[in-house]
Amino acid sequence: MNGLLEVKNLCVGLKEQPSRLIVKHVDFTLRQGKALALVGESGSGKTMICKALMRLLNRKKFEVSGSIRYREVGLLTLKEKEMRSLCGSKMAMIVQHPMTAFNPTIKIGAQIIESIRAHRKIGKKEAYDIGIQALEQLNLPRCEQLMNSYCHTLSGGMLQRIMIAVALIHQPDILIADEATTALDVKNQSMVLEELDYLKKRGIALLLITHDLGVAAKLADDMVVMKSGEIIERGTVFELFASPREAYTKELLGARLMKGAGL
Ligand SMILES: Nc1ncnc2c1ncn2[C@@H]1O[C@H](COP(=O)(O)OP(=O)(O)OP(=O)(O)O)[C@@H](O)[C@H]1O
Ligand code: NI
Repeated sequence: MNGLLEVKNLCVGLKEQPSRLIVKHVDFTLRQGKALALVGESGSGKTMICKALMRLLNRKKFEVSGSIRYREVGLLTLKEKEMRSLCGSKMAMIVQHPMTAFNPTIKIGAQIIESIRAHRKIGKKEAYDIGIQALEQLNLPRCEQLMNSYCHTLSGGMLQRIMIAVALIHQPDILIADEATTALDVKNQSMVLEELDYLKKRGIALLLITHDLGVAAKLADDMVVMKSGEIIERGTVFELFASPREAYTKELLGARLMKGAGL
């Protein structure tokens, strides 16, 4: 089966230092209804990969090469306008610090309306109603009040769930979650995990970046282990938890986590 998103030989380097690659010849495929976990120590290049996929790296500073194909469309050569319309609609990303995704000086509702209208030619009232609906779908409380709030008055968990609601408005078929549960307390973490699991069941392809191997074990089907910008091991989550080959993977997994994941 062909994947929704196929990444081949992806490299990211600094223009100033072409000899040192940050992401080195990375290959993976995202498939419908499946989650791929990207794990590895801090600085191993996970966020760089996400940013390269969403074209968030400054092209003056970074050199991105290889191929990223979404439904047979090459994204690295896609025009800026087409890429903008794809990102935020069919390909969405949620990040660790939702606070950074919102503008502190504008009410949440106005930002949601703006993001909806960036992809659909509709009036403000209609966009507002879609926004409310999106928040309600995630079972968020008092949605009208939320629309009327500024982000600094809301908790991290609430903002994270609002960000997911916004990411889902255009019914993406790929969702990239970069440490999306790391900053949350246990209750919000489990709510977000349930939401991600539900999306997977509805057919979304999930790229899950996480330090938490318990999260990977719960949600992911396949796992890729990164070290210093390279993929050093890959397999199904079951294979990697049951019989990791590389010492580094074994170290990441650790005896305690293996037990905690129930595998
Ligand atoms: N703005 C930048 N300029 C130059 N190099 C950078 C920049 N941002 C990141 N890097 C380099 O890219 C490497 C990979 O960073 P990246 O943020 O992708 O790591 P990560 O795996 O996401 O780590 P973490 O788990 O801490 O989020 C870093 O080690 C750093 O050397
Ligand atoms: Ni990161």
